Amino acid sequence: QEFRLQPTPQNYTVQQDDSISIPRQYRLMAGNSLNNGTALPLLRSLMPEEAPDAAFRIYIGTKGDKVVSSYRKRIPQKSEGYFLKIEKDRIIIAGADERGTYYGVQTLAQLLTLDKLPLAEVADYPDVPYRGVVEGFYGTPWSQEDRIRQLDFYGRNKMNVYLYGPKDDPYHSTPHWRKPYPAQEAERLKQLVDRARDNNVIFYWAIHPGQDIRWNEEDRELLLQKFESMYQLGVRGFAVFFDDISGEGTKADKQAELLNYIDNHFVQVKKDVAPLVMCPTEYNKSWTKVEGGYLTTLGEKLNKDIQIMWTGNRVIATIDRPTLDFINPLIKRKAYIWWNFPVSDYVRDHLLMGPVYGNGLDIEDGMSAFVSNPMEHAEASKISLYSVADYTWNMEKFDSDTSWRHAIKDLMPLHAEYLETFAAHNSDLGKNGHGFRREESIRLQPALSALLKSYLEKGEIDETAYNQVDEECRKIILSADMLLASGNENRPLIDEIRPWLTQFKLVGEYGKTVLEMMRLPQQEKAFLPGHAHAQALQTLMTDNDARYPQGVKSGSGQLMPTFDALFEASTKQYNQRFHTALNARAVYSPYTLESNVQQLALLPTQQKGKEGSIAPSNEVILWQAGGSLTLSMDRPRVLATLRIDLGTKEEGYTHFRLETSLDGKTWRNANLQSVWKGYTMQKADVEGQKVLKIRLTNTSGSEQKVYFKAFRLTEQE
Ligand SMILES: CCCC(=O)N[C@H]1/C(=N/OC(=O)Nc2ccccc2)O[C@H](CO)[C@@H](O)[C@@H]1O
Repeated sequence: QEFRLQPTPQNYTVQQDDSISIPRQYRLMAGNSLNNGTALPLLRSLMPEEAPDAAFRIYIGTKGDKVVSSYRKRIPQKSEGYFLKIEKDRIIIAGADERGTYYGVQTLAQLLTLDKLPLAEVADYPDVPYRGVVEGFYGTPWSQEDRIRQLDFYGRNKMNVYLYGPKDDPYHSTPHWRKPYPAQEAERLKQLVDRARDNNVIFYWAIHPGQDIRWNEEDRELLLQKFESMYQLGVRGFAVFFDDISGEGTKADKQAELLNYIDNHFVQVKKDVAPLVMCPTEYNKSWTKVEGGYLTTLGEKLNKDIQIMWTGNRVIATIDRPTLDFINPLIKRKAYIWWNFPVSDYVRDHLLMGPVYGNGLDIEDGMSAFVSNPMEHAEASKISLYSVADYTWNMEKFDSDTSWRHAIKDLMPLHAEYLETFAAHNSDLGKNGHGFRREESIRLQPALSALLKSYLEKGEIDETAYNQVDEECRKIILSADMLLASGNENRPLIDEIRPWLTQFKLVGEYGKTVLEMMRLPQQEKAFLPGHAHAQALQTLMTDNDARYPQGVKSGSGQLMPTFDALFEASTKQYNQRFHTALNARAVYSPYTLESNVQQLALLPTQQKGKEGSIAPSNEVILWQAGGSLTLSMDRPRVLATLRIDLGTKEEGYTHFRLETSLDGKTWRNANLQSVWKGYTMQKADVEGQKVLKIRLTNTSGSEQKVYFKAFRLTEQE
């Protein structure tokens, strides 16, 4: 593809007929406002040879510096704005502020990758004030190396926020949020804070005290001391998260009192600290009751410059004008958007490599920030993060597909076509408790449905579609091999996605095998080897990588459903023709789930060997009175164990009844008892019972709020 600046600048003109060769030497005229900033070190790293007598000059400064005074009127009157001009004998970089000047140098860095420097003029600035990433997912936190590479990526892509809030860091949350980090962790955080500064990224450190905070003087002072210890490490951005908690910590007026105290006695006192950010307990519309007053209390009581996070109409949702028209009036400020994409901690068997789309392009004036909560796979998340940077910098010029293709090229320039093939077929989430889905295999969809339709309805092969799908299978196999063998181009990325690349190759081979089967259902001998091979590939695709107990899925949105349907159709044709009973079921799961509890109905079931489970959900389940969940077997099976965890202690389970049945008509109670004292996991006494169905019902007569953390059974050998 052609060259483009990333993110898309607000104004960019180039003299078509002319350009200059990149000067080897130049004379630097720098405003002294840049002395302890990072714009100059970056410039010097790009253009190494400074010479006081060189003819070519570079003028660089911030508004107010004499050295750029004659360009003052060209600098956009916007925070982080900059003016960049390349002329025959000089380059001018003039920023509205220090970060703007730095961004001007980042844009120059991109132009310097061209063979010749265009005579360009750029007048640029960001649409959304705060843009970046919140490391706020469940699962394995990013490594130190991941984070260093992320911060450099944010600098290049003009993102100015990194929020540190990994759920699994015990010093961020309960139990050790009151304690300073041990020396070694403190040192590593300091390294990150310094790297963030090099990249002009505000490093926000978040605290998650809500689960056990007491609304008293002591805890308040302990929290401030912890912030002070982080300030000593160089942290200049602070956040308080009250998400995913229950009890005392959820009170709006108490939260507001604490946050205002922090604002008045810490943030405003320090003067060099970014506005305080808070994550409310009610952080999406589906969980909030306006009349309950939680959000309006925050809106009224919180100091005006304290930012309030919001995920949209649901935990996982795209952001549009109605979303903002709902929340902004309630909180009396522009929402600080926490976008839960491409986070995949609730669909860990999937990678989300597709384009960023679905957010409004006309809402830049309605939000104070837009930060993405990514996958635990840092490099793989960069496809989305590149586009989030593009979207938040220049919203109306954002083009989802162009941005996606360039994001891929940015990650692996030498293998872009292969990574694009992989990413195109690994974008949907599959069924999940949040009901959030993404498009997948978009370009191949017409051929897949045409092939399937003509085969299922007329038993015929649509040759055009057949050849397109066959060609794509070839590309899939090739792409998987080329990426697995890509060596050092982007080893961290390949290390992250290797299990999915292996699976992706199997999907391609499965597709080819099924396509061959389609031509042979009338041939009694020739059909058999293909059928056997297809079954072998199905087995290989389910018994995957031990490191991913939840399994690894690839092409689950379009490719696999189509190939499975074609496998079943051709085998059924064969069985009818030759009166045989070859297995005609592609996806084999002995368990199916039915439920009238809306948030449970969509949860997928899984089977590995003798273990069966319903996928856990990260969100709180509103379980209506009388609501039930039923797990049905394909045939009666003898149970060994059954474990359930609703995230509640003993008394919580008294609201539920667990039953088993052998015929679906007569049911018998199964008692629950806690597995470990004081923990929420329970076990049922079903040892040796032959069952066809298992049912869990809310018999308390009122709605119960529970977590759905585990529902696992094992069968007897
Ligand atoms: C302001 C957003 C806070 C947020 O999204 N919190 C978590 C989050 N919360 O969603 C829930 O449904 N959380 C939850 C609610 C009640 C009980 C347990 C979990 O979902 C994301 C995707 O799974 C996680 O990565 C987040 O850490």
